[in-house]
Amino acid sequence: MSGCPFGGQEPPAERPANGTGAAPQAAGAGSETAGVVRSRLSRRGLLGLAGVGGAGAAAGIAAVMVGRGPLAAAAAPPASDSAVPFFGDRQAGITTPAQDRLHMAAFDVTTEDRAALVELLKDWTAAAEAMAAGRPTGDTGAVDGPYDAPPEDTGEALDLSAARLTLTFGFGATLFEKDGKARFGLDGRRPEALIDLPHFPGDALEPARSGGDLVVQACADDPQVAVHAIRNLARIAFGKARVRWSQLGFGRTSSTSVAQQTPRNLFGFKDGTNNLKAEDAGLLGEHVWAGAGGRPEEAWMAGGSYLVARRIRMHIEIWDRTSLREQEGLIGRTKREGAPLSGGKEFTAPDFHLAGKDEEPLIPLDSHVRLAHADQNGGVRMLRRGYNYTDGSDGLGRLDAGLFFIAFVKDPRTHYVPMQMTMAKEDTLAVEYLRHTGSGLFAVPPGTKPGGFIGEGLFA
Ligand SMILES: C=CC1=C(C)c2cc3[nH]c(cc4nc(cc5[nH]c(cc1n2)c(C)c5CCC(=O)O)C(CCC(=O)O)=C4C)c(C)c3C=C
Ligand SMILES: [Fe+2]
Repeated sequence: MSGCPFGGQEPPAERPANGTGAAPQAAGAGSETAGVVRSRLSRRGLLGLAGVGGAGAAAGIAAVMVGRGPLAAAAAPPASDSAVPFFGDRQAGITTPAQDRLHMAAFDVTTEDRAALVELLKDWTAAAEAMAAGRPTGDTGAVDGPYDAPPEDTGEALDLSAARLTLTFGFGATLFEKDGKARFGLDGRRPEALIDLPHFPGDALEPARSGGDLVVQACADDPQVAVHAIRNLARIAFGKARVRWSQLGFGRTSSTSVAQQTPRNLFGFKDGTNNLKAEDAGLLGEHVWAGAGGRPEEAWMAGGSYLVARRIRMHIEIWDRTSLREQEGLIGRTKREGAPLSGGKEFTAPDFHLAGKDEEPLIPLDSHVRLAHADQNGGVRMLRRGYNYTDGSDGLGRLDAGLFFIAFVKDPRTHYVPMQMTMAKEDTLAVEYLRHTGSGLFAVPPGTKPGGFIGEGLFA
């Protein structure tokens, strides 16, 4: 390719083709797992090239020529750079192989104007698409705007790769109605599955860590990329929505693809072994993807999912004084390998009937995996996508640490509430070592197509 700025290689799929910032859809973009695009360009490289041959050529080239800031010298892009397409039939960040880092934020919408809410969702769509592709937000980004105005992008992701950033958006029940009053003309559009979660025994929920009209789950392999994304979405929302709560997660506690190694939670056990995986298309249809509901008013959710978020503090100091025998009995799996206590290896199916010499089942009746297993829950499964967190310490010498539990389910009434209720009552792990301090349930609409906006079907 003569004069090709990519040195004869194919340009990356997310490269702006026309200077408008509109990214062509990558091959397989409708499929989140297949859609991971290996990019050869960092944000820095993309910015340096954005002006070349496009409508913004003059400004872009001028910026390079005068050497305004470090963008002037587009460096050779890191080979590990990767981007997950934002557009697709389903939202990214559900079956996408779980990234290492999380920043999730719930927002309260502060305007009551429907048009302003739609405008926010459109602005978020544009920004999310750009950031997922490794570009800064806005037309002028962090350093190419007017010198005497605040930059459109905050800038801390300049020079960083896209880091497989995914942004997954959801709507809380309070977006539809609050204090008995319908909002935004959305009367009747609240899906029946978007329930108010019941109080579970032992819940110690803090209002400031619970609920929210909107939620954004930002996952990336680089924490700064995830934080940059939430920060810029919050900034764009100024005057229309404000952050109600947010949560950082520093390590994934699940695998969502068979290609991933099972990570460990803060109890030191492998977590995610028997999770639903992206490769289980049939099971995802059965347990994760929402249908059109019973009424035409909720058909906008077809192909979406429901996100359950629970901030679960783990009493790790007590756990750390518990014997290995006791720990394994509470989980129902071995700590070293993650194998079921009935024998075998990590992925061997547990045998809940097999008894030991004392005639007691090898996997205790009150163990976590027994109570969470589909066999004990009417065949129900979920796609877990949680993260380890630490939020400092509590002044009593204990770390405020735990698991930020995230699950995507087809219907929380059947796929979450009964299991959580059983655990809250019978799971010794939950009763003695866990404390739920935050909670949220959100309707996650299907994916967005180029030219559309997040949750468009709800406002149609
Ligand atoms: C209501 C759903 C669940 C909550 C809340 C939950 C919290 C929680 N779990 C662990 C540790 C492990 N969980 C494991 C398996 C597992 N957990 C759930 C559901 C909830 N967990 C399910 C559906 C399953 C799969 C059960 C099965 O089919 O076998 C495991 C074992 C490894 C694995 O399969 O992932 C561990 C370990 C903690 C620490 C925790 C709250 C802090
Ligand atoms: Fe669990």
